[in-house]
Parts: sequence; C-alpha cells; structure tokens
Amino acid sequence: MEQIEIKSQNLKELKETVAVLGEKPFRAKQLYEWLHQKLAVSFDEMTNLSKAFREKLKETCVLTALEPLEVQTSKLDGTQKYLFALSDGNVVESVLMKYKHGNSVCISSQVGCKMGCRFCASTIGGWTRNLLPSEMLDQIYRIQQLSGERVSNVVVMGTGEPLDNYDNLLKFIRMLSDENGLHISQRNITVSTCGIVPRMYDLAEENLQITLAISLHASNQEKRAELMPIANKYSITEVLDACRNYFEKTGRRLTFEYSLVGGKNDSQEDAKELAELIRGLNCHVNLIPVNPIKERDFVQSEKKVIENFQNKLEKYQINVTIRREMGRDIDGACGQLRKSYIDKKEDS
Ligand SMILES: C[S@@+](CC[C@H](N)C(=O)[O-])C[C@H]1O[C@@H](n2cnc3c(N)ncnc32)[C@H](O)[C@@H]1O
Ligand code: SF4
Repeated sequence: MEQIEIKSQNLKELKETVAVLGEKPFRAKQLYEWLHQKLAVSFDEMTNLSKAFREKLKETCVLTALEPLEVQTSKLDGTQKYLFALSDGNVVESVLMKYKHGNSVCISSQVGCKMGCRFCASTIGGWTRNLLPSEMLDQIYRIQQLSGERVSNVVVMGTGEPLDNYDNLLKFIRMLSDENGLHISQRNITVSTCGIVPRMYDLAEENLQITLAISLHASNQEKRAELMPIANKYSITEVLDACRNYFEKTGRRLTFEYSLVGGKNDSQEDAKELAELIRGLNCHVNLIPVNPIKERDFVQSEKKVIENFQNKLEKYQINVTIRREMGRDIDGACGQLRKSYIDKKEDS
C-alpha cells in the first residue's frame, strides 16, 4: 500500500485519514496542530496521541521533514541562507531576512526551473520536479525552529516558477494561513511569477488576499523576450491585461519587479516607457539591482543610473522603491547556494 504523505494533507483530508485509521474525528485537529503549529518532525513527539495510534501512523504515513545541510549567516544584516535536503536527495534553498517590521522567509517552489530567464541561476541546471505543499511549508517550519525566530512574512521568490506548480502552491497558501497552523495572514504572503498568463487569471478567482508580484524586467515586448523566453509564449500586453484583471477581481495592489541590468534595460527611455506601460494600474515597482552570476556576463547598473531610473518613474507618479540587497556577503543571487553545492558534489 502506498504511504500517505501526511504533511501535505489539509484538515479535511486529515479527518478522512484519521477515520480510515479507526480514530475519533477530534484526533485530526490534534494531529494537524502537531504537524503545523508545534512543528513536530516525528510521530513519537505527539504525546497526546495514544501509542497505538502513533504506531499506526508510522506504518501508514510518511512525515516530510527537510534536513538542513548548510546555513550561511550574513555578518552585515543577519540574513540567513539555508540549504535543505529533500527525502529524494534533491536540494532546495530558502532565505530568512530580518526586517524591523518582522521576519520574512523566501521559499523555493520547484527543484530548478524550466523558464530559462537569462540572468537567473535557478534555471541553469533545468527543472527537476515540483515541490509538494509539505516541502514548501517545511522550509518555513524548519527555519522558524532552527533560528528561533517567528516568521511573519513569506515570499515565494526562491527557485522555481510558483504558477507552474499551481495546485500545490494553492494548497500551501491555504495551509500556511490556516488558523490551526502557523496562521500567517494571506496579506503577508507574496507570490512572484514570470507571467504565466492563464494561471494569473485562475489565481484571480481563488478568493485569496495575497500579493501578486510580476517579474517584468523590461518596458517592451522585444526587450522582455531577450531576457525572458516566457515572453515568447505570453506577450507583455497579455501579462498586463492579466494584471488589470487581477486587480479588478481581488482589489490587491500589484508589485512589478524590475531587475536593472547594466546597459540593457536601465536607460531614461526605458524608465519613461515603463511608466507609460503601467500607467493607471494600482501598482508598486520594485527595482532590483541585478545580482551578477558567473555563468552570464550581465553587470549591475551603476548606483547613479539606478537612482535616475527611480527618479524618472517618480516623475510619472509611479510608486517605486529600490530593493535593499540583503545578505550581500553570502552566496550571492537566488539559486546560487544550491548551484554551488551541486557543482561541488559533481566535482568530487
Ligand atoms: C527567482 S524568481 C522566482 C519567482 C518567479 N519564478 C519569478 O520569476 O518571478 C524571483 C525574482 O528574482 C529575480 N532574479 C533572478 N535572478 C536574479 C539575479 N541574478 N539578480 C536579480 N534578480 C534576480 C527574478 O527575476 C524574479 O523577479
Ligand atoms: S527568474 Fe523565476 S521564472 Fe525565471 S528562471 Fe528564475 S526562477 Fe525561473
């Protein structure tokens, strides 16, 4: 008999599992709390469940728990990068960032990525598989336990394209915000996408309060397609239409991420074109100085160029911030810690 992957079950599914195992319905809530509030990593910890029930659980279920392989801590700002092993030997990375307003965790949604964006380390080795809801949740659970810090914000901005793992992502969001679990407000959850248009329309219908962030990175179709192959499938116009629909349906302000690549998309004309493109949309632009990766020859825009870009957008009344670079002294861009671990393993 196939084992039940119990940490990906929501409370309703857990009630069914508990019934099949011959236990009273109230046990499901106790079990859910052990898994998602007390963050248990073994059935033996669940001391208010009978020994016989725990034995049954061990026989019939697998309990997903990520194993920390490496933790890097920034001396500059306390940012921590975690490398976790999954049960099949794959590895994923996650980041804990400490801000005045609370602690934020950036999680991965897939092992690798199919999308091939030119400046991104996460896609260099291709895509291996989707992460399960439990594997997304457990990145947060383990970080909360290992760091002793309460996590208040979650961003799905690590390796992978979350809307390419749609069903698992939705289950993850609902379980993360469930009052019987960590109960993180959906308003404190951000999902970042490269612009999978049909899924953006689907997401608008899910009755969620999350923030949707769109990786735009260019002010026109041609430039975007140079940086992001997905633009050949869904045009920039289609992405913006989907954004307008998302705002109409959810009332949630959108975030546009714009990685500034020296000499590629950082001119004053680019800024003007961007302002015109998104005019009238309730949105916020996050400028990200691109983090150079050794496999590509992209360079970061100069500080002055970044500031001028920001000023130009502000002239057009666009809400804009420059993303503070967190953990600058530890393994660079997103996906690089995982990549250097895999490279080292292959070398040896
Ligand atoms: C790694 S992606 C994951 C979420 C989703 N796949 C997406 O593209 O929005 C999160 C953000 O990091 C940005 N990013 C990736 N590599 C980067 C780099 N080397 N420097 C700066 N930003 C980068 C992406 O463009 C995207 O806006
Ligand atoms: S930026 Fe996002 S979509 Fe593009 S390759 Fe990286 S993880 Fe994938």
